Amino acid sequence: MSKPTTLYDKIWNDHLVHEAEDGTSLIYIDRHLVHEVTSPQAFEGLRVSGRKVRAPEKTLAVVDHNVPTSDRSKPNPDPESAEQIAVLAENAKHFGIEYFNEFDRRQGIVHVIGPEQGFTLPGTTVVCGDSHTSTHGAFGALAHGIGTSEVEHVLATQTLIQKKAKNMRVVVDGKLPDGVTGKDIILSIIGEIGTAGGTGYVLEYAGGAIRALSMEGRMTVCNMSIEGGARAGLIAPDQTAYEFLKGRPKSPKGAAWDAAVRYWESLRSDDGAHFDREIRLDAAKLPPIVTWGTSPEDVASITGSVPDPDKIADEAQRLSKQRALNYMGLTAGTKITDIKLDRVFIGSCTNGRIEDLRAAAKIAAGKTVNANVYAMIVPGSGIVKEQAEAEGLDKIFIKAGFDWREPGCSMCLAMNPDKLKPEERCASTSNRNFEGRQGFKGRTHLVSPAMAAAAAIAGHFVDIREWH
Ligand SMILES: CC(C)[C@H](C(=O)O)[C@@H](O)C(=O)O
Ligand code: SF4
Repeated sequence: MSKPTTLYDKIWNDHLVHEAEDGTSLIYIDRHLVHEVTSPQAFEGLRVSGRKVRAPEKTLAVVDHNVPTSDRSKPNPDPESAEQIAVLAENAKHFGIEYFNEFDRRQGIVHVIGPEQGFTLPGTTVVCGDSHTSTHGAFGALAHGIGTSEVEHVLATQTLIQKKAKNMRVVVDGKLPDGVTGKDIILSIIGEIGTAGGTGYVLEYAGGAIRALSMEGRMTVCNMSIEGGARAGLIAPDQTAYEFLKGRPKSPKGAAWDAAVRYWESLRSDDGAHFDREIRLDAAKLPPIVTWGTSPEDVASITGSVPDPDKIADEAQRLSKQRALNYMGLTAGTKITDIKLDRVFIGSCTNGRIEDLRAAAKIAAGKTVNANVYAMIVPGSGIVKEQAEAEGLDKIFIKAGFDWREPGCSMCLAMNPDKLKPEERCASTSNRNFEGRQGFKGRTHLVSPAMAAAAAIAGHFVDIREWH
């Protein structure tokens, strides 16, 4: 019998084109997603060297970061954004790449539309000039975020230069309590291993609590692998993944589907496969999580308080956490439930999918957004928006006083007009809480969609396990 291998090893081996003696390898890329922020120089490079896109049919472009989330029939208020959007449209046309523009009903955040279209498939290698490409690993795809020069390399050759990463398994067993979600799982993991804990590793999430997650929940977990420093995150595909993908526009059909499923069934880590590191978590013990600082590792339980950085022994660490507290305008010892909000953002490639909107709507139904809060809901894609509207979720939100917007990255990173003002405090379902991430001097607390919706209504954080 051959040596037991991990899921990562299998996908890697199936795509390896060449390996040099020092381990530098060339891997074949099956799927390339392109957005407007990291592609202009890559296309320019192709033009300068007179190259074509090697496999346009394996490339899909969409505009997401710069689009306004207000009425798009009006001119874009930001000329720089408008220019970046126009450049992508022109490049897609020139190089013969399929492109979802800002008026296309399929437009949305790149990591939402890939799976939604069945472009992302188990066992494939997926790249995008975007760090949260790890999202696609939820389907058992090896998905790497790449830089602009690599985008050019993939466009030209359909291959990527990589060194093999180490394997880490994250086992999450037990049953998640009601009100605790995939977002709380991944924030807890990052709280545990730190933002550098995954450096040099591809993480495979396993265990009963991961298996029990929907594809949306799994994507949330894999999405934030990168916040834990990892190169990618993976979950072995199973019936849940196949059901999500079946019948999607770009999924295989008929006999090709059956053959694909037979191959996908082989995509799991063998018993006895070697992992360089393994960590374990009991889902039953997890509370809803709220971040208090300026790093995703700064996690607190909803029942907890803002920690006291003065108690940290390591000086660099102490200074950095003191600075975070200062930036966030918080005092050590403040109960998390006493933190008041000015803004709420529900959306992003972490938590802007239909299940996320359903969870938020369930909390918002029949309630009213607090008078001190401006809360916005930004669906992850046009298809998510349509689905939500078909289910009447938009009406629930609008009636409660939420602002119902057009799809895009929006205030996840504030590259469009959706921004926090200095010192505004926001409960956000996104994945990054760095200084200035949602606007200059803006203060971000990362939470799950239900926690964000409840905070919008109460005006402060609340424990949704006690929501009624
Ligand atoms: C703009 C893009 C390069 C960036 C990324 O790579 O992640 C963005 O999506 C983000 O979330 O910060
Ligand atoms: S939603 Fe946020 S994290 Fe995701 S791709 Fe857009 S900017 Fe990056």
